[in-house]
Amino acid sequence: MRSDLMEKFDAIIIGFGKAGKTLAGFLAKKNWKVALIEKDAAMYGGTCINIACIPTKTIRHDALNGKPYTDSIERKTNVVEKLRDNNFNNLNNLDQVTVFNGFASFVKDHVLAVELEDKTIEITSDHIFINTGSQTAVPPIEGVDLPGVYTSTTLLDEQQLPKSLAIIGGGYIGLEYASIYRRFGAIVTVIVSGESVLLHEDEEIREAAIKEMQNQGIQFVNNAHAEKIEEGLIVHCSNGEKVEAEAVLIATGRKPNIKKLGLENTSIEVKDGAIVVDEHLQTTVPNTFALGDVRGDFQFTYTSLDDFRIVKSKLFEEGSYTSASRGEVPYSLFIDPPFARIGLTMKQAQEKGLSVLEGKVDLKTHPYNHVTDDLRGLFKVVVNAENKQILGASLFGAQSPELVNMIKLAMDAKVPFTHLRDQVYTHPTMSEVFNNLFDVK
Ligand SMILES: Cc1cc2nc3c(=O)[nH]c(=O)nc-3n(C[C@H](O)[C@H](O)[C@H](O)COP(=O)(O)OP(=O)(O)OC[C@H]3O[C@@H](n4cnc5c(N)ncnc54)[C@H](O)[C@@H]3O)c2cc1C
Ligand SMILES: NC(=O)c1ccc[n+]([C@@H]2O[C@H](COP(=O)([O-])OP(=O)(O)OC[C@H]3O[C@@H](n4cnc5c(N)ncnc54)[C@H](O)[C@@H]3O)[C@@H](O)[C@H]2O)c1
Repeated sequence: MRSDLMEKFDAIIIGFGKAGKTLAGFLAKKNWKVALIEKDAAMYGGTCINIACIPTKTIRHDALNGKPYTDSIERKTNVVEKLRDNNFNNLNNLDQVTVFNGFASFVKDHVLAVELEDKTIEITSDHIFINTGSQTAVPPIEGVDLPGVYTSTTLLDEQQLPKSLAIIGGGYIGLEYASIYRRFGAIVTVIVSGESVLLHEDEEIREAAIKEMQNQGIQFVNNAHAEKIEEGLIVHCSNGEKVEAEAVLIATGRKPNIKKLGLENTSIEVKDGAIVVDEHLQTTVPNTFALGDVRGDFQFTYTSLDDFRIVKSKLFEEGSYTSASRGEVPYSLFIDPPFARIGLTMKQAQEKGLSVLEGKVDLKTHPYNHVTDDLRGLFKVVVNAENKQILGASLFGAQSPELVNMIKLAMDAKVPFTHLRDQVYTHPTMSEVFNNLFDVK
């Protein structure tokens, strides 16, 4: 049943994602009347805190510290519930913000229908922000609906550790879950469609990371596209290999959430399944923006947060900060030890015809790694020999997801590599590795 009520808001935000919730709080401070629509009360706070970064890194922490799986899942649930409540209350307690628990879809440009529990309402605004995130892109293969076949979301709800796990896909989710579930004690096999995992990474680091994962007992089946899952469970691959396991994880990428969003009722353009935006993240409808995973670019919480900054700049600072201003985007892969990367590898820099120098440290030579009794890892950096700018870093080892942020800062600020090389660092720490790492040859 549709009511005639058509309330007008200063801003409507669809989805409780990182960008959306941050924007809602910000606009409320500016005294905008804001509607935030979230389809699932169990997703208040968005993907990151409920089903992604936070729960996975919580159980990773526990796995590395020897906590049993079932205890870890319980702790993860507590952490998530606490953060979800905090996120909800932070916005719901603001007079200017109305949180609707309902599914939003466009009726036409600037008008949305919201399916609430008991009725459907229509609301309107001159400013609409689409922050609906993404979901697992489940491949159209036979057997994906069988019991025991999971996505990254559903596996996190499983109370018992599967004895064996076949993972389809060797990207971020595939490798992180492989590392975590192996540490908990499962037998893990990763089915990789290409000739290897980490194909875009520095070759030496790739080899070191794969060797380390294999030492931990993770098995890789390369050049294998999963084609069918047979009851049992047996995954049949394109190269004839069969992988048998108690559970199967689908980790084959994530696609933007645009289904049933009613975009066909608007002038919002979609390309390759994602919403088209300009450098201010404005869609093809003026004052309607798309932020986060739904725009089909990076799929990280911190890039979604940065999307908020781009939109804020457009609304309040004449758009001086755009997607082009962002600089290099670092990324981290939470295997064990973790891997982090920013900018170019040596090979990529050479292919660009740059005059480059490389720095390299095997972490078994670094004092802090002896303190922590973890000698694993290899750090590499590439610098421009002519202007001394840092071109990139590939860091496989402890604390690399933290250290890469310092390199991002230096790259954006155009700090010459010699500065990081000659900096006074506290001791004994991981960051002091930069004294040697930037001693390039
Ligand atoms: C397992 C996993 C681990 C990850 N780990 C990391 C990590 O360590 N670090 C990192 O940076 N990134 C990580 N990511 C990626 C990161 O979680 C996402 O990039 C980020 O959460 C996307 O946020 P967003 O702002 O696009 O929207 P989301 O947080 O996805 O929010 C979108 C919200 O919109 C709601 N919604 C959708 N459609 C509608 C509708 N029509 N009406 C109303 N509501 C709707 C959804 O329910 C959802 O709550 C991980 C992802 C996964 C799956
Ligand atoms: N640490 C982090 O920041 C982090 C962690 C987890 C997820 N994420 C985000 O989530 C997104 C999704 O992660 P993901 O791992 O699902 O995607 P991904 O794109 O990283 O990897 C998916 C892999 O699955 C392979 N694949 C697809 N179909 C296959 C098949 N039938 N058989 C075998 N392999 C197949 C693809 O070739 C690809 O290598 C990432 O893009 C990332 O941005 C980030």
